Amino acid sequence: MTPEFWHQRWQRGEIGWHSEELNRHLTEHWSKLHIGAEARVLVPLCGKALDMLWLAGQGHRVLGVELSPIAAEAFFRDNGLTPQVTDLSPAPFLRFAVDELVLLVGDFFDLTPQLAQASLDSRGGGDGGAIHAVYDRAALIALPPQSRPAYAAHLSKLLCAAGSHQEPAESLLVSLDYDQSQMQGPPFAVGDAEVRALFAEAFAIEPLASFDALAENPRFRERGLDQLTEHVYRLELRDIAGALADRR
Ligand SMILES: C[S@@+](CC[C@H](N)C(=O)[O-])C[C@H]1O[C@@H](n2cnc3c(N)ncnc32)[C@H](O)[C@@H]1O
Repeated sequence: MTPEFWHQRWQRGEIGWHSEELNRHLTEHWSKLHIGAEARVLVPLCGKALDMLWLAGQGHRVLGVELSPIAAEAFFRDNGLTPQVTDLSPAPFLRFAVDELVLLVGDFFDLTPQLAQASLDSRGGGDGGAIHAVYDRAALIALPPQSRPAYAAHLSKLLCAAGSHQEPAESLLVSLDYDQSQMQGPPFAVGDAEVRALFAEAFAIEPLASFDALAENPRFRERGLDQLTEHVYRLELRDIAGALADRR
């Protein structure tokens, strides 16, 4: 998937993944993460997900990262918010911010731990503190197979920057599994074995739930699927110092 692919999807309004409701797995399972209300939460490949508002409502500082400026503008406009917009150049991001909610428009793979932390600072330039948690719904499964190892490594690197504090660094991951021969992604099927292959080195993996999602997604039945399962995981960074050293 090139950036152009996603830009075109937003330009044409082909955003079938977007929901006008909160994600049921987020509201049901978020409390299972061992993080405080003050935790800073990263939402990679965030689109204009309402889930970010819910996370901010829990007291979190929320950092979404999204390629499309159309998505960022729509997110704030649709929710009656007027963001302050800052060009972070030479960093390749535009920062949209309202109070505790920040969206960076740019490529997730260009995000550094330093930029993530600084972006959450209310002035946009200081030390906003480490990222404690990640919410991934339709991010991992939006990426083609060859990009997923880099995505998993990048997530752990961003969370590892939390190494200076002693709190857990965790992620709520909602993955999707189906017979990949029945439909082309995105969304791609990322089954349990692949989740473990991608994350087990850096994270302890706790499966939280599996959910038959086909009935609620008739568009996928129309595209040929006879089975569609959402898997929900809690990932906890194992050894912050060790993981950091591995990546040096
Ligand atoms: C399937 S959508 C999911 C959006 C959101 N997570 C949700 O639940 O509604 C994937 C989103 O990731 C964005 N995206 C794709 N690749 C990206 C990248 N490398 N960096 C930032 N955003 C990206 C796309 O523009 C798209 O909005």
